[in-house]
Amino acid sequence: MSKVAVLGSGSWGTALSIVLADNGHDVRLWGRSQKQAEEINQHHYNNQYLTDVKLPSSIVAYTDLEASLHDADTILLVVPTKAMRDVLGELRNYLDRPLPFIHASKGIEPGTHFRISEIIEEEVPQHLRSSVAVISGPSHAEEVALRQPTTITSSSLNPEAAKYVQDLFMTNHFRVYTNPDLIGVEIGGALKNIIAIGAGMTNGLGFGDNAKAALMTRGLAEIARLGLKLGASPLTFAGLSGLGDLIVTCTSVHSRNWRAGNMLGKGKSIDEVLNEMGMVVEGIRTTKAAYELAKKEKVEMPITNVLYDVLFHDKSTKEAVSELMGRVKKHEVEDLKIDPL
Ligand SMILES: NC(=O)c1ccc[n+]([C@@H]2O[C@H](COP(=O)([O-])OP(=O)(O)OC[C@H]3O[C@@H](n4cnc5c(N)ncnc54)[C@H](O)[C@@H]3O)[C@@H](O)[C@H]2O)c1
Ligand SMILES: O=P(O)(O)OC[C@H](O)CO
Repeated sequence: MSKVAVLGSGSWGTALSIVLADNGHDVRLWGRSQKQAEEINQHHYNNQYLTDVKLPSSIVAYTDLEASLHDADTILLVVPTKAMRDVLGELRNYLDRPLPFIHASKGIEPGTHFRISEIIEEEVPQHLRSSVAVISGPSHAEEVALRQPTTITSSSLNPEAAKYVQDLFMTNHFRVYTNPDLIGVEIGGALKNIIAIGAGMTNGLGFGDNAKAALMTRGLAEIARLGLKLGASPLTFAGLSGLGDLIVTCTSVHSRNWRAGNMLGKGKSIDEVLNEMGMVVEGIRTTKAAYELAKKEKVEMPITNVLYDVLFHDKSTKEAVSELMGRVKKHEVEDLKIDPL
């Protein structure tokens, strides 16, 4: 059994801690809130993020990062992408041995356009990390915490590390596949959040299922286009961390990205949306990163481009729709530009 330091005690860090604890692992769940840590340690609840879910007593909460890492043999990072560098910058001061790093966050960093595994590699010296892996797929914390059937993918450049992650998490309600395509898994998980904001927006504007299906399908096409340019395998985008996660995020009431888009479609401002949400909406920063990256790589991403203008340049949501619908005529399959394997 492992001793896992889970860094990030929001919805997803807490839900994954339940999976790990169910599998017999000792969990040190680190977060910044003293009040939350006391609630977890004394009453075994994290009600701010997972209402009414009793946590196993083998989950121990910490607010001291060094203490949470003390005798850990595995690190699971689940903070929002924007917090990743700060947390890694602090934690490397407390490590004196190489540990496997796993992350479960979904984002791309604006400016650098780094995937999270690349941020880990930049921030943590090689002698302090034995491997870097990601776990990603259609998985809302609210359902995982209730132990509802969930499937997910683990990926690493090191096949043994991907298998380690599979064994670490696999339970009879949490099924883990492996996939060696680290780029595709991270890109699919990050970019589906952009499309989910768009799907929510169509709902807020009063459109129905046709618009949602259109956005999901054409969204997947542009995610795959960028992914292929970056070196991903096209098959990954048909898998759990691609299509699977796109479906769940564009259709679930649990999705923060979908809900944010829905509010924008109803006419709320981005500030109002963020105030109301109180949880991370990764798709917003990722839209900026993907917009920049697509420009740099010369990849056509029309949905990402109009959403970037809505989120960062006050384009109205209605204007965004007419811009997308009024694009020049295209051939569907040629437009996908997926080269044969
Ligand atoms: N919620 C889900 O169902 C789900 C599923 C899969 C992946 N994810 C991904 O997991 C990541 C975390 O999402 P979440 O749902 O847990 O978010 P959340 O909003 O529920 O919680 C975020 C947590 O991060 C903490 N945090 C913020 N800034 C921090 C910092 N600088 N240092 C330390 N902690 C900080 C917050 O205090 C909070 O505890 C995101 O990348 C998200 O896309 C979420
Ligand atoms: O609630 P969201 O929109 O951040 O999505 C959560 C997960 O990524 C779904 O797999």
